[in-house]
This record gives sequence, structure tokens and C-alpha cells, in this order.
Amino acid sequence: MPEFGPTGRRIIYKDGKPCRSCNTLLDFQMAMPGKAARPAVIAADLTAPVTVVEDKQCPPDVELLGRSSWTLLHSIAASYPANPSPIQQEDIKTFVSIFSRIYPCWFCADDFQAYIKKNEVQVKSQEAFGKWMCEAHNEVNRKLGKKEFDCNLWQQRWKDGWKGDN
Ligand SMILES: Cc1cc2nc3c(=O)[nH]c(=O)nc-3n(C[C@H](O)[C@H](O)[C@H](O)COP(=O)(O)OP(=O)(O)OC[C@H]3O[C@@H](n4cnc5c(N)ncnc54)[C@H](O)[C@@H]3O)c2cc1C
Repeated sequence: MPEFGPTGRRIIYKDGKPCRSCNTLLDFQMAMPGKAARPAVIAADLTAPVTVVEDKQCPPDVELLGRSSWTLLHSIAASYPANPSPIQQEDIKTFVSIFSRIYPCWFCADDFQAYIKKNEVQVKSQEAFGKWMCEAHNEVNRKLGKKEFDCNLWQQRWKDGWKGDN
């Protein structure tokens, strides 16, 4: 079982198997026993009858899962009411709590839960929740050595669209 993948990242295993939603596709493929990374395009037999092949997309790796999940999370923040009712505030707290427990990348989920414990979810307004989500995302950005996002701009990125000079 290799410890590191071709991307240089440590390979994450669960129950002795590489975890698809915790690794990049490249690392996952290399770590799968007997399934070394295959070329994306296999040479075509130009003499074979033409058949329409479905676009067979693979299950998501840690990056696609993350990108899609942040899109959902920030979009939920963008549609959260400016002045939420007590029930709406409870709902969003419950959602974030359940999300943090069922997120498919288990080690991402563990860290997200720890973050929530230290930094209580802010649900009093859209602005508060959107900023909280942005800070939570920045915590992961820092962990991965990525650039931090300016949280004053979260609404332009996820709700209103960019103003002319950004
Ligand atoms: C809860 C959670 C925990 C995660 N934990 C890990 C982990 O431990 N290890 C790991 O490898 N991956 C983790 N991921 C995935 C990781 O955060 C990225 O989604 C993934 O690496 C793909 O990154 P990306 O460069 O495409 O941009 P992403 O980080 O997915 O961001 C998508 C877009 O959001 C915008 N954006 C960036 N930062 C912010 C911000 N702070 N606020 C608002 N908008 C922003 C940018 O426009 C960016 O293009 C986690 C994902 C989630 C949802």
C-alpha cells in the first residue's frame, strides 16, 4: 500500500482500502490494488462499428466533491434570509451539523466538526452566516496551502456577481 501518490499527497485509507472521496483521482487510481492509473484515452479501433458511448463520468474525488460541496454551501448562504426566523436559524444549524457528520471525505468531516466546535455557526443573518461559511472555507484553504479568499467579497462571488472593478 503506497504512502504517497503521484500528486505528492499522502494517500488516505479506510479499512485498508484507498478512500475515493478523500484522495485525488490520480492518487486513488494508483493506490487501488491492480489498478494502476490508466491513460484517459484508449486508442480507438477505427474499423469497429460506430456506437454512441455514454459519457461515463467517475464518482467524485476529494477535489470535485469539495468544489461541488462549497458551491452548495455558499449558495445556501446566498439564499439564506437577511432576517431569519428562529425556525430558519435552527434549520440551518441542524443542516450544518448533519452535513459535518455525513460529509463523505471522513477526515475532512472530522476537521470540519472540530472547526464548528471552536467556531460556533453564526445564523442571525445572511451576512453573518455567509461570512462564517467563508471563514470556514478559508480554514480549509489555509490547511491546503491555498490562497485565502477576501470574505468581504463573498456576496459578489456567490450571490450578486462581480462589480465592475473586481
Ligand atoms: C467541509 C469541507 C472540508 C474539506 N476539507 C478538505 C481537506 O481536509 N482536505 C482536502 O484535500 N480537501 C478538503 N476539502 C476540499 C477542498 O476544500 C477543495 O474543495 C478542493 O481542494 C478543490 O479546490 P478548488 O481549488 O477547486 O477550490 P475550492 O476550495 O473548492 O473553492 C471553489 C471556489 O470557491 C471560491 N472560494 C474559495 N475560497 C473561498 C472562501 N473562503 N469563501 C468563499 N468562496 C471561496 C473560489 O471562487 C473557488 O474557485 C473540503 C471541502 C469541504 C466542503
